[in-house]
Amino acid sequence: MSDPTPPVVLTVAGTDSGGAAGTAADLATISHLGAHGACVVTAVTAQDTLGVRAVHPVPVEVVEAQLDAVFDDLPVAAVKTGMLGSPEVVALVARRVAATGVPLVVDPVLVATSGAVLGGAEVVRAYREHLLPVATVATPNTDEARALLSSDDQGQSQTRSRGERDGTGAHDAPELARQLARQLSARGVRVLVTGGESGTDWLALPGAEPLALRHPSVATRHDHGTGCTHSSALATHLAHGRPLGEAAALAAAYVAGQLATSNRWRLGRGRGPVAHTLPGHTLPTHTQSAPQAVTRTPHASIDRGVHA
Ligand SMILES: Nc1ncnc2c1ncn2[C@@H]1O[C@H](COP(=O)(O)OP(=O)(O)O)[C@@H](O)[C@H]1O
Ligand SMILES: Cc1ncc(COP(=O)(O)O)c(N)n1
Repeated sequence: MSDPTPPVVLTVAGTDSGGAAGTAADLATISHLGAHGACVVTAVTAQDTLGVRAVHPVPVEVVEAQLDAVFDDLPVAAVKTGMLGSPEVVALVARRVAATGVPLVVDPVLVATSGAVLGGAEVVRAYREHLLPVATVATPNTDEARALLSSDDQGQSQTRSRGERDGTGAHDAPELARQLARQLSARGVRVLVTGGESGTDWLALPGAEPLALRHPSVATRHDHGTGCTHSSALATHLAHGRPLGEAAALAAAYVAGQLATSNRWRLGRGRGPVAHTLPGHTLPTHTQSAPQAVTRTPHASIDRGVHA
């Protein structure tokens, strides 16, 4: 009989008291996708569906003690990072995770869906210097990608809440994400620039053209925590041994399917949480905007096969 022990996925992230983003999203996703979630907390946030009220950073020594506790005892198969909050924590996590050699998914959390800044200019610099170079893949949205590319380190001030993003209109969003993916990969970053409701993410590896990863788009206000959910799903599929391209396609399909489920919820006065553990939906086309229940089989496509 095969070993029933699940792989261990470690999330290094902040908490969300509303249970939508951060460690809440990560642990629910990891467990739903068949792994055991370990959890290193970097910050406590007072947060709801409307916004972030307060942030309490965890001291770097306590973050390190949590990393020690996990790595000393558990056979971690993949790591994902979310909100890290300070340059010291970014550098620490880069050093410790790189030493293990396990797959590392970096979600460079700089701004919340609500628009709150969760990482300043020094955090952006630390990502560039320490964490991006050792990431198996980084998963910025377009705002975060712009901040990471910005030479004046004012990138985080360019970020806007989801409703205000880009100003390019929905039709330009995939092209913007493609260009950002290409620019980051030209700097040596293995990157998946997520396109939000545009329905297209771009996977770009250094030396190769970006690849479009298309999935159904769901028109919803229940999208708080999509980035956390997506990067946790990606890390979990990597922990199960799937190649990067396949893991990315499965992660995107999972998020779209779960968004179609939570789209029917009415939780909170702002942007509600993604459904993490309830059965999700498969959406039959790549362009539809309303949820239709069908099956739980993932459904997303990559323009060309990626076996990275
Ligand atoms: N409305 C949506 N419909 C379908 N997929 C979505 C939607 N919003 C986000 N996603 C997907 O969720 C994942 C996380 O992306 P994104 O929302 O851009 O991250 P973030 O929360 O960091 O802004 C990506 O695969 C993205 O394409
Ligand atoms: C603790 C924590 N981590 C990450 C996010 C980003 O998630 P979102 O972009 O959906 O607001 C957040 N709001 N809070």
